[in-house]
Amino acid sequence: MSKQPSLYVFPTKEELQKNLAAYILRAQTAAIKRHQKFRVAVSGGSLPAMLNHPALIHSPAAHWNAWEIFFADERCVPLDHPDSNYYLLKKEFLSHLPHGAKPTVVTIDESLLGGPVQEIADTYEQQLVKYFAARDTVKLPIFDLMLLGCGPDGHTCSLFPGHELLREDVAWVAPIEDSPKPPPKRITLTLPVVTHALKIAFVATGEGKQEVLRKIFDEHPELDGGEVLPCALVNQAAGDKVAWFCDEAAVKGVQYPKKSSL
Ligand SMILES: O=C(O)[C@H](O)[C@@H](O)[C@H](O)[C@H](O)COP(=O)(O)O
Repeated sequence: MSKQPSLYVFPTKEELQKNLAAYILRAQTAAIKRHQKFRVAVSGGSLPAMLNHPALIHSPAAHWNAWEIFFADERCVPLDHPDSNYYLLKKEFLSHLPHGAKPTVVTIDESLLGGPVQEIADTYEQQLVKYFAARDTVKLPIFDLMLLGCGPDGHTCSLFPGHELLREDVAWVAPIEDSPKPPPKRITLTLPVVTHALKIAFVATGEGKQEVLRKIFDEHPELDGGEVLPCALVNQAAGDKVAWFCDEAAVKGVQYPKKSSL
């Protein structure tokens, strides 16, 4: 059992946010101790708003200047466009940080928008190489933490069920031009990069996630030839490095053992 992901369930959004903050700060402190940096990848969707809580933003334990923030996926739109994950993170989280907090934030290169999405992905990958290590010295970058969402279809980052990108095992960052969730043009970290992280946290709330969480935790489509969901692939590959932060509505009907505290 110890190799299984943890499924945390909290009665209120407030409790979820406080526990998520504690989990992030724990990962941060361990990372800074290890290499004086905290390298974290963040998704879009409802996740950035979940980070906006005083338990994180005003924590004396937060060392913002050691944070290096990357995007788990990003939409190919200008950085001030409402569809941009950077714009969302800035609006919901970065703009609320205390005065003087200066995390490093690694965005896509806006000057490449309008050109091939492959080039935007390759250039973002070069940024990772700059921060993590040269590609010929490491097979994969090791993020300290991934902060991810889960779509109602089981997608995470811009890795969608049944999509050929799920088989990508060379690139660190890949382009996608036919995302079923708009906008269609995006870049995404690939599955091996996601599962290689030291810690992976999913945040999934609301009854719209009930059905997909039942599939991820209680069904095993890989065993009966059914469609394997990207979030389930992360659970499977990363095991106890994975923690899910959910509310009661999202896990209604899920049989998998739940935990109520970190
Ligand atoms: O840019 C994106 O579209 C996201 O990174 C995507 O992977 C998101 O995290 C999920 O769709 C969950 O979104 P919600 O949390 O809003 O349901």
